[in-house]
Amino acid sequence: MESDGRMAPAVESILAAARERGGGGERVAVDPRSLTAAFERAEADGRVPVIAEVKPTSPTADGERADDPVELAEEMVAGGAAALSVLTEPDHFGGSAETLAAVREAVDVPVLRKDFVLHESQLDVVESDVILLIVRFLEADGTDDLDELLDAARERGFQVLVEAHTAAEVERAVDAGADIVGVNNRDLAKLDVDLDTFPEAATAAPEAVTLIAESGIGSPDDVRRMRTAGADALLVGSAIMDHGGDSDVRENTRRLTDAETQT
Ligand SMILES: O=C(O)c1ccccc1NCC(=O)[C@H](O)[C@H](O)COP(=O)(O)O
Repeated sequence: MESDGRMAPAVESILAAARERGGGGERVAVDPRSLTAAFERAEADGRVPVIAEVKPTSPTADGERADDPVELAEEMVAGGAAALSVLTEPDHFGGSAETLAAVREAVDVPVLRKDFVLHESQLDVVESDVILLIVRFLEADGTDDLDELLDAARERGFQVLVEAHTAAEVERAVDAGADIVGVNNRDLAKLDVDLDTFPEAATAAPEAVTLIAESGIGSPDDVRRMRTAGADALLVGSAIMDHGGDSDVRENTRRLTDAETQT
């Protein structure tokens, strides 16, 4: 939060839009591709498990990447991504449910739906292999509880990535029953990125939890730092998407997935 206790204006705007967005229609039933099996396959052939994110833009991006998201996704997989994350938030990230469905159809790796889900009905927008629930945003009045949403998502077949930012939030995620926990290096109240966040918060996770380091990972050194601190996998958007640029997304992904073999 900002010093007066409020969220950054961009985040207030994201949450206001999320509160306004309705849910889907029919209840979805997912036959998911296993995320942990995808990480194991990556490890077995020497790739760092990376979830590469199709994020056309964001409140902190230096511009937009307007290339075909399906082509970007295919290039990320060709660069060794173990799984993909696709933004479906339309107002601040340029995402859509249609894009996620098209990407999932085109690739054979698990696909995470990246959005700001506050209510059960918002689970029914589109099928994905994994869905994101953010601890911090499910503590506000007027949202469903993390525990209820976790159960509701699993009943539909989703694997659930529960996102935390502090050790206390990691404990909250684990208490709710999360088995895949992400620690976001980006403070979603202030939008600052600090790569010391993951190493500090990750200590609160039991060994059995699959731990994902998220945000601000830009170089092979960053990858190695997160892995040394216990990350089973990494979630990377901006360094691969190169917003406002036109660099090779396959190469950007490969540089990170090869970080433990090309030192
Ligand atoms: O990415 C943003 O600017 C952002 C702003 C406000 C709320 C959430 C935001 N991002 C969500 C994410 O967690 C990231 O997209 C994801 O972890 C990848 O981060 P990065 O590699 O730093 O793009």
